[in-house]
Amino acid sequence: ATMAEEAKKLAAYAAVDNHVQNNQAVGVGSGSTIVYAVDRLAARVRQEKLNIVCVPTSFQARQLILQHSLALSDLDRHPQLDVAIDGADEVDADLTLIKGGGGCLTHEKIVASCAKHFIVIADYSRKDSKVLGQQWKKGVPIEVIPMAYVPVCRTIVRRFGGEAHLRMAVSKAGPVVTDNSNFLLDWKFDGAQNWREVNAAIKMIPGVVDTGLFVDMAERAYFGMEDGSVQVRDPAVA
Ligand SMILES: O=C[C@H](O)[C@H](O)[C@H](O)COP(=O)(O)O
Repeated sequence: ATMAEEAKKLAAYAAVDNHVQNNQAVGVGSGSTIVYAVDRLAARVRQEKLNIVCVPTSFQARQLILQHSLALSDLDRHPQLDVAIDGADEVDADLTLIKGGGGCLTHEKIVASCAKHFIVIADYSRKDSKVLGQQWKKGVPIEVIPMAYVPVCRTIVRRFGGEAHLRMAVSKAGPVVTDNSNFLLDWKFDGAQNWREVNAAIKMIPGVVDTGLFVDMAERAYFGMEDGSVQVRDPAVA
């Protein structure tokens, strides 16, 4: 495996080992890093005969849970989760996150909001930043109702600057369609922002479903490092 893949695995294993216990309901995030967390969950369930249920944050997460024969649940049956573990596209010094690079931000945010503890896993490369946008250059993903994408784009750029573009699919003609049958905008912002305010303001624009900004949600981040260690970040105490 490449260094970055090894680092994803280190972070994922540390999070599962430190935060998952018997008799828990666990939120399972999306992306390439979470794959290692589900591997570890499945191994621990087998070895330690853990009794846990998993609530997915995406179609991909649901597939991972089923492929590993873990107990699949949902927020109807488990509206309170003990812990949710998820990846991120970028993490700043306050543990504000950009998520949704893989298109799954809305379900991820709902699941994270239902968890007592929300734990982020990432590798050292391009994700561990002082401020958002330092390394992640694709902008903030925003899920929108399809018929509103043009007015939402214009409103965001008028009020907050930068550029916003409809995310286009790669192996299909036309736009990316989310798990909720919506579209995605990627807002490339200029410079520093007050993320709490910007997130709230964008959410209030009619047609916006949710944003990939996760403010005051993550309790801890694990970064797998190049040297094989795992770095832990907790939010600075205000
Ligand atoms: O939409 C995707 C999710 O927010 C992912 O958690 C995020 O993109 C990180 O994914 P990865 O672990 O593949 O970098």
